[in-house]
Amino acid sequence: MWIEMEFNGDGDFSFATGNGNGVARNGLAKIHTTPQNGNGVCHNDSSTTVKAQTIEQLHSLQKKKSAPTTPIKGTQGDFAVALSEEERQMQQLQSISNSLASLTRGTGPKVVRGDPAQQSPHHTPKVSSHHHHFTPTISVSDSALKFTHVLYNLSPAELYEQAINNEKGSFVTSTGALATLSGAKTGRSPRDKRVVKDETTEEELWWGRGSPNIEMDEHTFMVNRERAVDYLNSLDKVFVNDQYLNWDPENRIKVRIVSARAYHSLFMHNMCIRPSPEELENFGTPDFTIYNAGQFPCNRYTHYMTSSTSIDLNLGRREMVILGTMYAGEMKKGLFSLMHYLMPKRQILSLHSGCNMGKDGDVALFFGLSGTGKTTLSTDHNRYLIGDDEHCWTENGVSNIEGGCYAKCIDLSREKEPDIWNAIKFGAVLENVVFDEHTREVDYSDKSVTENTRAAYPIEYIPNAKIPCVGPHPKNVILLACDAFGVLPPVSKLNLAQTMYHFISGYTALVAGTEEGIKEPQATFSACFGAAFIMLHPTKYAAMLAQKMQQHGATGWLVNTGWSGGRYGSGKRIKLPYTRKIIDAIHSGSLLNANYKKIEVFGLEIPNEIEGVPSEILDPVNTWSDKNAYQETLLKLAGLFKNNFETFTNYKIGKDNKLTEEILAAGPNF
Ligand SMILES: Nc1ncnc2c1ncn2[C@@H]1O[C@H](COP(=O)(O)OP(=O)(O)OP(=O)(O)O)[C@@H](O)[C@H]1O
Ligand SMILES: O=C([O-])CC(=O)C(=O)O
Ligand SMILES: [Ca+2]
Ligand SMILES: [Mn+2]
Repeated sequence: MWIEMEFNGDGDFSFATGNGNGVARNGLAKIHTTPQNGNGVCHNDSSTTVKAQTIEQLHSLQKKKSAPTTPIKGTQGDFAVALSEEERQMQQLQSISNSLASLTRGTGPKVVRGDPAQQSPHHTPKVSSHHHHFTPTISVSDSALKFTHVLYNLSPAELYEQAINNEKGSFVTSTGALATLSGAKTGRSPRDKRVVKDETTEEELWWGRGSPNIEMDEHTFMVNRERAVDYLNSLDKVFVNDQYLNWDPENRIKVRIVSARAYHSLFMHNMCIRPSPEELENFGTPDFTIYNAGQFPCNRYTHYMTSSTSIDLNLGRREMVILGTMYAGEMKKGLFSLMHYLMPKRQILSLHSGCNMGKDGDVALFFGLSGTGKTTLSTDHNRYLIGDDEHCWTENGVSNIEGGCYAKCIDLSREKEPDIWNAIKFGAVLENVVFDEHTREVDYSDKSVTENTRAAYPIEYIPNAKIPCVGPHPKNVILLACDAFGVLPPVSKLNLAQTMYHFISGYTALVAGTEEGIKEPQATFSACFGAAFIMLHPTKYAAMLAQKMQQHGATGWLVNTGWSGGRYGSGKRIKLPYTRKIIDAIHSGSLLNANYKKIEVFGLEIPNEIEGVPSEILDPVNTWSDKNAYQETLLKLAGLFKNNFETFTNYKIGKDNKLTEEILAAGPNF
């Protein structure tokens, strides 16, 4: 029998969006189906009519054509000049072409939407721009003869297919996550970060010793930008994400991410805030653009380059270029650096912290360097998650900068971190993990690729996420340190001066893997718990934090999520359930009213008891069998704190000289 054929609802039957097997327009091959008589067939569907005459048609019936964005509604009244869908798309393509413009040739590429693999052979794509008529110079280069295909804000499902078809190392895991490899770099490369020094940034930014901002000049930036843009334009297709940063509507930043890998596009889809179709329609010109050409190296003959990796930030041009690393965290943290510049200009404090809120609206911030527990401890089944890593504190309260979370996965267990475990499902990106070839079950204990295995998932994958991700002023400010020396107490209550001292010090043991080249935990100091990302002098952020904590009466705490009973190698890491009990006692307010004693050297106030935590571990001296070794290690760490703080002794924190003196006195005394 013949199969009946019928076109889809709106009659908009386009081969260009079909499966791309080069469909002939006439002489359709007819499919013969085997007549079914139902004998011995469990499921007999001979009575249903398949509405297609060819396999191609059958396949194309699978997909309903969805409008890329919703049509413009009449809500803007008579004032808005309504654009036709075609005009709007043209404007969008023009904007993307402008983003990808070569600066030496002065023109953008011919941009077209869609996957080149899906175009029918005779289909001539519509060119973005009329302006090519007026710029005939474009024809001087062969690169102008091709189209740059743009895959614009694809959905996770589409990005999965792109990754699996085109990117080696992309697989679906047993729970539906997309496993990917980030390539040679499995952590950030802070030594390869460069910031353009121009007249403005020379004055505004923190430069020199201790600063993360290693300078480059504008010209060198342009060289690298051109390298990245030429590379991206030479590809068959690029991914473009238009998204937002910051859940505070008054301080929302529009970002565009141009990248070559579906992995990068899906990562940023998860990590930035996802615009609604209406918002995307009115997106307009981005405030900031990332060119991620991570597959392509930079060139050591270029000034300021010391390796083949370069992550270049140009605040004046509002652009960032990535060459020579595919580690997706560079994009996330590059944008964070941007926020550390833009927000303080508006008297808003940017924070490398997690943030959650109790049922009664009590907000806690969790500061800490990489691997100290911001994600693990802010993801708490009994509280609302506002965000796990990057926040702003304004005069109205706190807001998350991001739309997703980025959790460390090494030794992840369902039992200890159930919410993170369950978030690793369809849509989540799982970086550099090892899985069973057949069952695709992930072995989270396997460090074969790296210790810094990671999962990136949208924040709404955490069941008790607080959407929108904003909250009132914090009540508790928890400073996390993963002390590899095993001498800091599991928890101490801090006065304001101590909080500032430890905030500026930013101590932890850097856990292996997140930064390139670190294999063993190692004591580290990083101002504001994020020196790699701050743009201004640390005292600027510290002064704002002090002012806000004072104004809102927040209490500071120092929590050691690291070693107990000896240093790394002989002691053990404090058990996560104990740390959770400590954090619970901070949230509930019970710890504020506990009895305290002051310990030597660091002068920290430690509680005598906490429900659910063995009292003997609260004073670290009790957990060391060798008391001399304890004393020696304690003094060693205190000395490291002292040395580190020397660079800050000449700075004033805020207007209040008294606070500056108190901060200087709040460090270890010995
Ligand atoms: N007592 C503890 N407290 C907190 N985390 C612990 C503890 N013991 C082990 N861990 C582990 O330490 C890691 C903490 O990593 P987490 O992802 O929370 O870091 P982070 O501060 O969010 O860092 P980043 O800024 O790099 O994302 C997790 O793998 C967690 O399982
Ligand atoms: O940036 C990364 O790769 C991971 C992270 O959150 C950090 O290091 O603070
Ligand atoms: Ca984290
Ligand atoms: Mn972080």
